[in-house]
Amino acid sequence: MVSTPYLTDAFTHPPNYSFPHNRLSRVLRDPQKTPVVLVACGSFSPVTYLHLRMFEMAKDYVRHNTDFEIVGGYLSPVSDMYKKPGLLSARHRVNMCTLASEDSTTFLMVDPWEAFQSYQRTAIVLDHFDHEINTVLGGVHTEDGEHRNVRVMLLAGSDLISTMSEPGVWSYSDLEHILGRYGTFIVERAGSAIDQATDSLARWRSNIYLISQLIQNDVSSTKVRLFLRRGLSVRYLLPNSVVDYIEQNGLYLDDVTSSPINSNLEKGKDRDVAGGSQKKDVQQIC
Ligand SMILES: Nc1ncnc2c1ncn2[C@@H]1O[C@H](COP(=O)(O)OP(=O)(O)OP(=O)(O)O)[C@@H](O)[C@H]1O
Ligand SMILES: O=C(O)c1ccc[n+]([C@@H]2O[C@H](COP(=O)([O-])O)[C@@H](O)[C@H]2O)c1
Repeated sequence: MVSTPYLTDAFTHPPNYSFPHNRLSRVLRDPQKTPVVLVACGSFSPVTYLHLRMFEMAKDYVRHNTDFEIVGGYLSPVSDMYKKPGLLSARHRVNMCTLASEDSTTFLMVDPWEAFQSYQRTAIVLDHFDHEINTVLGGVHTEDGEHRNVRVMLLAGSDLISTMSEPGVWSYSDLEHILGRYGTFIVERAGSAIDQATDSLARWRSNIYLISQLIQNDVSSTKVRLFLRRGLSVRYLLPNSVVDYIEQNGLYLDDVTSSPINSNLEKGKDRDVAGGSQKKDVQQIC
């Protein structure tokens, strides 16, 4: 693995923060395997079943194709400072992710570290997980008591990964850090070709794992927000507990728009939506 100039133990924590690890398995079942924690970064405005499915797809992929053993998974909602259109307050996004994770697989947790502070780049977010899991908690151990460091890896859709080839969105040193040091599982997303998404990332090929979607499902938070604004049902697109929370709090009834923190960050995303199948679908809904 490439050494890192980033890793620091001087992370800024939001007030009253403690790292959630209640569902982190501290014992490696198979000592031959490498323990891995999956981290999904994003807006989650709101979290959908597709976000949860990503972890299930990764779990199947890991079991059948790799020498990893998943010991935990995290949703890491981005800070309000990301200022992406449609981004609801961190409080609501974290609450919805928490409800969704409680409803789901036993290894999924929500880390509010990113959400309740200034915008943190993904490279720094992965360093934070590495620090909390390997330095503070001391990693995991085998049934024989042997210590093992946990490998932190980014779990993302191919649309997010394709922004890594867009000039000016990610810095080269951050890509080197994220893909060289940590690595990623990429879930195929309708409208964003998985091969194209990784073409220019070939130098990190050995750390990139591509997961095909065998059942196509292109639910997106954007479409869910549009449905809600139009008074259409979103039940069975997201967990019932999240639908109830949205209804009880009257969320997404207004068109929330805000100017982006960094036009390049948004450019990658906008281009992707405008260029992919999502735009057509969204126009049909309108
Ligand atoms: N349908 C999907 N298929 C594959 N990956 C997905 C899908 N929906 C979301 N993801 C992935 O989940 C992560 C977090 O996504 P994010 O919160 O931006 O959701 P989104 O549906 O893309 O949101 P929005 O519609 O607001 O842009 C990203 O890595 C994204 O690629
Ligand atoms: O670290 C970066 O340079 C960087 C550049 C572009 C996007 N990201 C992260 O990618 C995620 C994008 O989420 P979204 O909802 O815009 O798909 C979010 O967590 C951002 O912090 C991170």
